[in-house]
Amino acid sequence: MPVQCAACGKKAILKRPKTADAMCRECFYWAFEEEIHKTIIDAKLFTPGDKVAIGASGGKDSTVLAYVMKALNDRYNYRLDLYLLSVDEGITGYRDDSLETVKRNRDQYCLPLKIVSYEDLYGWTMDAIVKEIGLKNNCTFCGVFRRQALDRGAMLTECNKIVTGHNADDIAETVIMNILRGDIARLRRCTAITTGQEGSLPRCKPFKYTYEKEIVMYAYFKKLDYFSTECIYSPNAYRGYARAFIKDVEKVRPSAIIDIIHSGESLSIKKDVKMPVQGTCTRCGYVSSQDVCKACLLLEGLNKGMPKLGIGKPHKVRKVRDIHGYV
Ligand SMILES: Nc1ncnc2c1ncn2[C@@H]1O[C@H](COP(=O)(O)OP(=O)(O)OP(=O)(O)O)[C@@H](O)[C@H]1O
Repeated sequence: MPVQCAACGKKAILKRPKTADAMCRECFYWAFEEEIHKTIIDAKLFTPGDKVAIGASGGKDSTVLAYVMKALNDRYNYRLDLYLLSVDEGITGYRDDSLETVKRNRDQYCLPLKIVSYEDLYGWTMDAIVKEIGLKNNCTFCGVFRRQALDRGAMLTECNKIVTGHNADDIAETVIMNILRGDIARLRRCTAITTGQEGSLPRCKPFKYTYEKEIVMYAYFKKLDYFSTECIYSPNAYRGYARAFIKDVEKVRPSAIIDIIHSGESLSIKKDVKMPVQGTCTRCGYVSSQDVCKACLLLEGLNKGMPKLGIGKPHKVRKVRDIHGYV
């Protein structure tokens, strides 16, 4: 006797990783999309007329995000103006290929695409940065620059919100990483479904409760066109440990991912813990808790031939800059 779909009783062809329910393909699509719709509605992520930039890397998460955002926008008449926004970090043999995927997605989903590059914004490609700094700290440059690049690209297209494909697994990993680092400020922020302070655009994560395994399953069954190669410069060992830990725990407790997110959401910070105060960078005007933002510091280091200048904790960076007399 074939296994029956838990929703409609027809023949099941898959087991949902999140609930362990046996399902047919159509009921899985419906359940997956409806959970994302519920997340969007419960968190009031959008208002009609919003111009929303979808951070599109060509990878599985953002490709599924673009597809589902468009489908839900049509189905529920959110009345959103959707754009694809890609950041070209200048990584030969990786981003150039994935951008080709995003260009195909632009045509497949009939969504306008804007591409901004590190080279235009900062005068440096990641290829050139890696030549200077090597593989060890290059993810710091890439992450800090991408954050601003997405904001700047969204502002260029007059978008008022950004959505990214960060999923439940990503968020659970970030909670664990911030606990291990004792980074209280980030720990408080990292489970928020919308982030972004004054001076930067609101950034939302509609996949906050969506399991990575289900995103892969959805992309596979829908035959979506996405790029699946890992970044050639990304050893990212620390996140790798958090990921491996969560995967291990998940084997004995399948709800571990959601449980970690809920734990992160419920944490409260003691009143006497000092938190960074947000201001603006005195050089570029971008939001920053220091007088000069991290992107400007990293750029200063690169341009002065001291690429390690902006790496590390703010007080150590300040000390090095004082010694060298940088303003
Ligand atoms: N180059 C980029 N241009 C635009 N958006 C990006 C880019 N890189 C990352 N993002 C956004 O940030 C999210 C998380 O990025 P991350 O690097 O963690 O990749 P990921 O989890 O592999 O996601 P994806 O499968 O979409 O590449 C992506 O889903 C996407 O929305």
